[in-house]
Amino acid sequence: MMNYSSGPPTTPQNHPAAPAVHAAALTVVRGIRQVLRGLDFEVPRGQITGLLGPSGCGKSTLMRSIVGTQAKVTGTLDVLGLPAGHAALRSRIGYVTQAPSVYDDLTVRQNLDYFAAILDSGRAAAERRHENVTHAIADVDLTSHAEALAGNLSGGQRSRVSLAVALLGTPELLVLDEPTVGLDPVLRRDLWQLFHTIAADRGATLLVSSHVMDEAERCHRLLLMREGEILADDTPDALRNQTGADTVEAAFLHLVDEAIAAGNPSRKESVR
Ligand SMILES: Nc1ncnc2c1ncn2[C@@H]1O[C@H](COP(=O)(O)OP(=O)(O)OP(=O)(O)O)[C@@H](O)[C@H]1O
Repeated sequence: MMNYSSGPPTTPQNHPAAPAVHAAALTVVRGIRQVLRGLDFEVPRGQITGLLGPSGCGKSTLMRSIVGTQAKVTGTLDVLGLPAGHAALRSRIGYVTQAPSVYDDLTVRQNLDYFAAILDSGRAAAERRHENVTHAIADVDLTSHAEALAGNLSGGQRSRVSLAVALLGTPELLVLDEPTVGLDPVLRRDLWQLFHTIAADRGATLLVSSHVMDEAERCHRLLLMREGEILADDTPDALRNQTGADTVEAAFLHLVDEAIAAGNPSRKESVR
């Protein structure tokens, strides 16, 4: 069939409507172990996708692959239309690791000023940096603590400083590795509300990992992982309907049992 459209050819990857993440036959080896085993999935733009599964199933490894910090990645992994790890992606992705990466001897504002200066350097950008920092601090609801030393903050507040750093530069894709771990239920709820605001107001894509299954209910879509494989890739509603379960946790356990019956693996993980 002839194609009469003008302009440069668009591939599925560089088209603006391309998914935020596209993986095909994605495999990662760590040490002597194959930690990710031929994953095929897509993460749609503008939504919150939860990456859920038991401890050690490969969530952090997948996130590191997406942000381009993981070695020994093979297969296809495109992020925002470019190969994962491409230099042009650095300013387009915000990444928060499991351990909050903040300097205890700096205030909240000084922490953000430091990272803002790395992202957007030079005197000419000083005013823009100041605005971006003030905005990011407000986004995570820490304005009243802006001049407090990070070392004097609670665990939840420190997590929010890390998130504020990731929000600098208004990234299109936010990759958050277990951002609610160790937080009390109120802070967890507030943080999830913030994730939804970020997705709705900015059109940002969020990929959020957790091993707490009740957080799955708060996501638009879910990637359920187990032993380096994707067990399910769907909406929470679809997963519940498909398995006849009341909760995503029950749906996940149902799918694990099905996988065990089909493949008879040697052990069965617990889902916390
Ligand atoms: N440096 C390493 N060398 C070899 N294996 C590793 C290394 N780092 C991690 N692994 C293994 O890779 C697997 C996946 O680890 P990963 O940290 O991605 O899991 P996770 O799902 O994020 O776990 P958690 O929820 O506990 O953070 C684990 O079985 C782990 O033991």
